[in-house]
Amino acid sequence: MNICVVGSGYVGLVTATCFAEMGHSVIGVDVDAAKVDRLSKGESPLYEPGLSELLHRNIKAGRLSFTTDLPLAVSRSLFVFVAVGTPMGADGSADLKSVLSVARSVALTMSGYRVVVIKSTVPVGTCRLVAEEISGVLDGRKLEVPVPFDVVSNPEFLKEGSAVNDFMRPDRVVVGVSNPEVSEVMRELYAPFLRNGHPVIMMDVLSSELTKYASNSFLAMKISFMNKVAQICDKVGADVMSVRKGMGSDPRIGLPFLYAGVGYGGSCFPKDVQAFVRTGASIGVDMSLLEEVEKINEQQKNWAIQKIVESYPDQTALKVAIWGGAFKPETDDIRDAPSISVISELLARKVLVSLYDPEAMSGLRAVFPSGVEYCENPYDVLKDADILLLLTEWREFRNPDWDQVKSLMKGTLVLDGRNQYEASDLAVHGLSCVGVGRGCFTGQP
Ligand SMILES: NC(=O)c1ccc[n+]([C@@H]2O[C@H](COP(=O)([O-])OP(=O)(O)OC[C@H]3O[C@@H](n4cnc5c(N)ncnc54)[C@H](O)[C@@H]3O)[C@@H](O)[C@H]2O)c1
Ligand SMILES: O=c1ccn([C@@H]2O[C@H](COP(=O)(O)OP(=O)(O)O[C@H]3O[C@H](CO)[C@@H](O)[C@H](O)[C@H]3O)[C@@H](O)[C@H]2O)c(=O)[nH]1
Repeated sequence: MNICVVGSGYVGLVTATCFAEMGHSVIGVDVDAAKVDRLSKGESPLYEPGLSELLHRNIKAGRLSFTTDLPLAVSRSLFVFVAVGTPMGADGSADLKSVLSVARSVALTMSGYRVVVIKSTVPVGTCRLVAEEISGVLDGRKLEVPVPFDVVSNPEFLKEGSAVNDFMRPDRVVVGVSNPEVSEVMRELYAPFLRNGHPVIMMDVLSSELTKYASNSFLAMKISFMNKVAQICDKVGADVMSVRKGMGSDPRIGLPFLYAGVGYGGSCFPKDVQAFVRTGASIGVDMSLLEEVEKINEQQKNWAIQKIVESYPDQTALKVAIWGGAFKPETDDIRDAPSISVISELLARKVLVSLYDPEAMSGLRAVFPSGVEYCENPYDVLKDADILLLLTEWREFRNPDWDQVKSLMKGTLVLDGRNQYEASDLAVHGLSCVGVGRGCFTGQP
């Protein structure tokens, strides 16, 4: 089938590449000419495991190309996937400017039937707005023969860092559609990705749009819940990792997404929780549950600063070495990463900061062009550091040479913001490790 995907970011690029990999003829569209230029040469502008190889292979095979020319792409495609950004607007709601602008551009150029598939994360009711926008523009064109179209909701559930795998082997595909014929075509389109037996879940458009926000908000709620449990653990001397195992082994609860840490970040949870709160508020539904989820997350981002201040009330000439700045491992993405608030606060307190991340350093350099010493490997950051702070659990930080760590550092404190280490293991090397909610007893049992 002929497909164009508008927006070539984390979602659009993975979508375009994976559809091409399944043999479809795909055109990726973006307004960013420099990005399109790089993509056309087979260079991925973002780090996502496995993506570069697929990108290369499909461009070479002639199934995948990139352009800034939306009309050209639309003229050659039956499916128009929309995967542009829906960032947080000033009031916390999703900013739909890009989605609606793409809808208008598509309507201005389409000359035959098109299926417009909204893959961007959009609030409930957006597909209806998109359909109205397209109809309005088509009416304005005063065409002799009306051009029919369908608007489909197809939210994306991929995770950064495993995006290709998630797209190629999804645990479900959600499609919101009102036309039964389109429902069948969408089923066909996704069938090759679901040989694993996982379902295409067909539903009405509003429910599909809502499914995305409900899913992300629920996952964010699990994390904030666990971070709150971790705060209690710290006060009473319990270990949140044991509590996680104990409670998560109940299949009704489940083990995933119960890791306490320095708070959730990324381009999705923070903005989607807020947008869902706005949706509720706009229709008179009390969303204080999710407001609390967000509040706990903000508190949690302050965990490292609290621990630093507890150990070093006077931070004059203090040096903190940071491992990891991306919002999670296996990505170069730093959007809303907890590292940003931690580093900002450290710099405001005139603390010396050194940092190493395998993929996110150029993004962090753009945010903190000065004040942070960027190092090329995990050990260089440690020279004369008082504290080692782990913010992102990249695999290369799992089993460091602790004797080397100890010999390079001035101090002995390791703040483990992702609960990767056992305090008893580090104690053998003369280091004292403090994790999140790991029984750092400070109150009455
Ligand atoms: N990143 C994720 O893990 C993820 C997962 C699921 C869903 N989503 C949702 O998918 C959408 C895209 O997210 P992303 O992370 O890929 O964003 P992104 O910022 O990485 O990419 C968006 C791309 O769209 C391009 N763009 C903007 N306006 C355009 C226009 N008018 N025409 C053509 N291109 C345009 C931008 O230049 C950019 O390259 C968002 O709604 C997001 O919430 C993201
Ligand atoms: O137990 C956990 C799990 C995750 N996190 C943090 O939560 C954030 C988000 O992680 P993750 O969900 O793995 O990454 P995303 O790429 O943001 O993916 C989420 O957001 C996407 C965009 O909407 C959805 O498509 C995915 O299904 C959803 O998992 C990161 O900062 C993680 O460190 C925790 O603190 N504890």
